[in-house]
Amino acid sequence: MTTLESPSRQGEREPAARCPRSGAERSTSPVLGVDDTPAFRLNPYTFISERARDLGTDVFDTRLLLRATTCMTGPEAARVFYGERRLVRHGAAPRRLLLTLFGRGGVQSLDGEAHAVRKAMFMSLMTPQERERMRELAGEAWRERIGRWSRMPRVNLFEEVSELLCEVACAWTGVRLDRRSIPHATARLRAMIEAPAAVGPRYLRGRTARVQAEKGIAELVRRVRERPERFAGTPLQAVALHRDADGAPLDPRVAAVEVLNLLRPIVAVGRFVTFAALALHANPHCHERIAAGDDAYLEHFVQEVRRFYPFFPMVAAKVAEPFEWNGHRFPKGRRVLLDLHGIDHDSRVWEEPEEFRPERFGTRDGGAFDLVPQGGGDHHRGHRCPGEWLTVDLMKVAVTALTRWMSYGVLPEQDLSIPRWRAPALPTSGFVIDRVIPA
Ligand code: HEM
Repeated sequence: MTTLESPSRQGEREPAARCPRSGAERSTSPVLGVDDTPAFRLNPYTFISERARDLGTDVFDTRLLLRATTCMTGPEAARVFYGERRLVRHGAAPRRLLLTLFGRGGVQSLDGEAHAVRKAMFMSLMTPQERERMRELAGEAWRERIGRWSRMPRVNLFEEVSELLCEVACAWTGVRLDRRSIPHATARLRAMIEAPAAVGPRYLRGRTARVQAEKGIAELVRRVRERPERFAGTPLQAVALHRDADGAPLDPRVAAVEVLNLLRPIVAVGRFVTFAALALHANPHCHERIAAGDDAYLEHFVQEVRRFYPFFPMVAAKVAEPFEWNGHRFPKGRRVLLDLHGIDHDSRVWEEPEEFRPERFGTRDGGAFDLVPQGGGDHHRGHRCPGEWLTVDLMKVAVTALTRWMSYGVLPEQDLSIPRWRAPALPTSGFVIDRVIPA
């Protein structure tokens, strides 16, 4: 596989002022009898960090969704979470996550050799050539949409960019969809993204969307296997022809789960793009600097958007072998949650973490255990997101488009607040713009 350049230049440099809170000083499992799900649902992004701060520790036990759960925060916790073979993923994710966001049998739930072989397939798609192809497709899609938006009185950026990215995702993977099917496909992928933390109709929409999408893509996988030459060189073909650690091809339904593991998160990048637009609006000096052609600052801006805004609150694993860390016992079978959002806002790592300040990336890199909006550790060996490079690339194209390829107004009467009880979060109005003029 072609070597990958790190998207965030993740040097292994030690961050300044790291002082883990000691878990040995106080009891950190005082409330195992109480189910904390209501408190957690109210504030999924800060539940762990706030409770940890109150208890004066980086690790504590609680009960979530009726299951004993150990919560961890801080970069040292990330090192343990990603560094230890004693934590596994099989059986860790709640069922509702498997039925909506992840799908069953996908790379997220694999461990050891089975995971390494499947993950290598994803990593083989993240070459400089594939990244370049993605950037070109995204650039063309943005230019075409900007022309279309200039003829519209108002544009809901989140809605439009989600469709734009769905189009790009299909073109990149080799899933051929005619343009009229894009809104429907986007709605399905969004339903999967928005369902896991939802209750009622939103949750059910996500489940139905997954069942239907897996069925359709499994059929497509069978067609690729009959005529692979028609899909030569595409990620779709790579998944369809992939052989697992046991040498067998994937069950078509599992292959569909993995194709969706490419399509769905590319559409999810639309949330980061919307947050980037919000950040440009809130920080006009950033807009000016990037518009003037400062490409180094563009990179810093994108990294700060990934660090600052709420997306994935946490990731889950399960204890395979009992161990102790920070004076805390991790019994076999225990579900463990790592506080991604809390680590990206940890004041021991990030100076004034609640300030949006792209400049911080001018003097430091995001470490493999400090900047973790898409997981931490090693991309190849662990579960860290293989799409991190593509995410940064797609965001850079989007911010370039928003600052250099178009001008627009931001509708004053709209609700740009970000409800924190909703994961994944989004500005309420979706960011509505008007008076779009191609540059
Ligand atoms: C919207 C931006 C994205 C965010 C916030 C995001 C976040 C994450 C997170 C938090 C994980 C889990 C890390 C862990 O379990 O430790 C993950 C894994 C994964 N992501 Fe992303 N991701 C994004 C974009 C992408 C893209 C663009 C792709 C592919 C095109 C992708 C494909 C995957 C896959 C396949 C995994 C599972 C990896 C494994 O289990 O080994 N993601 N992502």
